[in-house]
Amino acid sequence: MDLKSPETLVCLKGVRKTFPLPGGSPLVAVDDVSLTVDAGTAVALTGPSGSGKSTLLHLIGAIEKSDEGDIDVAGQRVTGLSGRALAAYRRRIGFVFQRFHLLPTLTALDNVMAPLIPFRTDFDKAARARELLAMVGLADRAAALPSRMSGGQQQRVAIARALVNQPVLLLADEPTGNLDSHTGGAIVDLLLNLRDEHGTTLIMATHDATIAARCDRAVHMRDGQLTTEAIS
Ligand SMILES: Nc1ncnc2c1ncn2[C@@H]1O[C@H](COP(=O)(O)OP(=O)(O)OP(=O)(O)O)[C@@H](O)[C@H]1O
Repeated sequence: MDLKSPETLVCLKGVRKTFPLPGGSPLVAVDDVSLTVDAGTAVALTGPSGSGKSTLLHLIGAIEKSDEGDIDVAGQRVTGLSGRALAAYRRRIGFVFQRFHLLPTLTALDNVMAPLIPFRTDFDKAARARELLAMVGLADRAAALPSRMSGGQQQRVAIARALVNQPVLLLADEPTGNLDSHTGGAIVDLLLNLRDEHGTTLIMATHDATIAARCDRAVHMRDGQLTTEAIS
């Protein structure tokens, strides 16, 4: 039995994010959120529309800047990063979105390779992208354009792309929101399999209670705040 105590990968303390509103007081999208996530676990972020789930993921991934509080990921203070350090941090985070966001004129293979830094020559980029496409079950679709793929296949390409820089953390924002329940279930299988096989840490916003129940933990948001955890 492994008696090692779990390692904290993500630590948020008193995080707050507001958006200016024309002519009024600012909208508080994330309000004094404190949260820790252990390495190698899958955490579901649930809550009604507008409760702040996407904003919280954007803050953790440093797509948005918080107004207050501290965010640490893999021992690095994320809040306050700028310039090259910020760009380098963003490359260490994998993001999967509800609408896939693939580049429509690029093949599946080129979409997966897109986040790789062009001047790196210390490994075979196409070989890595092919490996990832095989891992998500799309070895035979490398040359396909997104328009020729189903929604589930496009999301698999997006997951392969999110993994190409070997991220320390995978953030998924309603990754099954545009898929039927069967296809969505298979995408969640794939994401949870990454946790099981590769120790990937996953934070996933979802409206789907069945999906949340499959994660190690679910935390619930309401009006920008974390409320009692739905599942422990
Ligand atoms: N860029 C922005 N400018 C202004 N307000 C914003 C911005 N982004 C989010 N908001 C507001 O912040 C609040 C939280 O939004 P957010 O998208 O994080 O919620 P959510 O829980 O992810 O919702 P959904 O489940 O519908 O995606 C909402 O009131 C939203 O309108």
